[in-house]
Amino acid sequence: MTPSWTTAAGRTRVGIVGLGPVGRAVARAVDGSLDGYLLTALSARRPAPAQEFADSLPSRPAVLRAQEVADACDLVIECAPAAIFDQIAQPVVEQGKTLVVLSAGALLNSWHLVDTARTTGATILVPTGALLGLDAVQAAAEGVVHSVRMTTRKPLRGLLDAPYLQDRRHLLGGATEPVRVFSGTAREAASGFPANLNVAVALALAGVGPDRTELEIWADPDLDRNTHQITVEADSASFSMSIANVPSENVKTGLITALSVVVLLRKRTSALQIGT
Ligand SMILES: NC(=O)C1=CN([C@@H]2O[C@H](COP(=O)(O)OP(=O)(O)OC[C@H]3O[C@@H](n4cnc5c(N)ncnc54)[C@H](OP(=O)(O)O)[C@@H]3O)[C@@H](O)[C@H]2O)C=CC1
Ligand SMILES: O=C([O-])CC(=O)C(=O)O
Repeated sequence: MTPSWTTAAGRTRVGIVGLGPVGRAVARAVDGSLDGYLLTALSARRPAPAQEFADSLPSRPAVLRAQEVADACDLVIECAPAAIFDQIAQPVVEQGKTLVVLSAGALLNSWHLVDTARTTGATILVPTGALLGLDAVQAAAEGVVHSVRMTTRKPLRGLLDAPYLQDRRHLLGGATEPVRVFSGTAREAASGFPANLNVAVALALAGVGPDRTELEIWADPDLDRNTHQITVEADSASFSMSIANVPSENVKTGLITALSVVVLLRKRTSALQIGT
């Protein structure tokens, strides 16, 4: 079969690695309604379900291995576990292409890729994802920011697989009330909660960095949504904002995450662009 990426004709060829709720929702949106893009390649851990999904889409993207997607595409959206971030990201950045990063925590551990991007001309985009207000945080960071604090509250089941909690199960116990399970920086949270706290790293990158962004994580048995409350004190403004995310099929991931990526893609090709 002729690979579909040979027929791009001026459109940005999009590859998506990871076909969980984020990858699938973004794939459907790119496939159906985003002018200027051609869904070209998909990748998942299990090729058979990935192929079945690819065959259900009118653009019939190829199913490739994660590290092959960069060769076939101009823009690659990483929606996969943090553990395989480098496999996906490195070839994209080395080839001077565009990388959209959902595993923002993993980017912190592979920061050399940002330096590589400066030399290859690659672009690394971190969407607002499951969060809000990164435009205001970035604007404030043009001036002096005194503090950025985030409190995340999650249902117990959204935290149970976090490495930080593996030998701290006693914190959760048979909790019937909210329990604070972590207090520290966004950098510390990124390694302790690689699949749960990408939002804290996105906030840190928008504002005062991973070592000055302070974070508390609470496990709340009564919650059914991931909620994030952010407070910023800066010389230009003080503000606080919060979001309560409706979970996707993956309880750890809010539905709004994929929509944020769709907006990012749409904005790149729009004549009228709203927000910074
Ligand atoms: N920045 C943000 O605001 C947010 C970021 N996230 C992050 O976004 C990412 C996607 O979230 P979500 O859709 O819920 O993730 P899921 O965990 O539901 O899905 C992960 C996908 O990655 C695939 N995968 C695993 N290993 C490989 C591999 N070696 N090669 C290719 N694909 C692989 C899996 O394949 P298979 O289906 O075959 O198992 C699966 O399709 C996660 O890293 C999550 O932490 C999530 C929410 C918010
Ligand atoms: O940060 C993450 O990876 C996920 C998250 O908190 C959310 O979806 O609200």
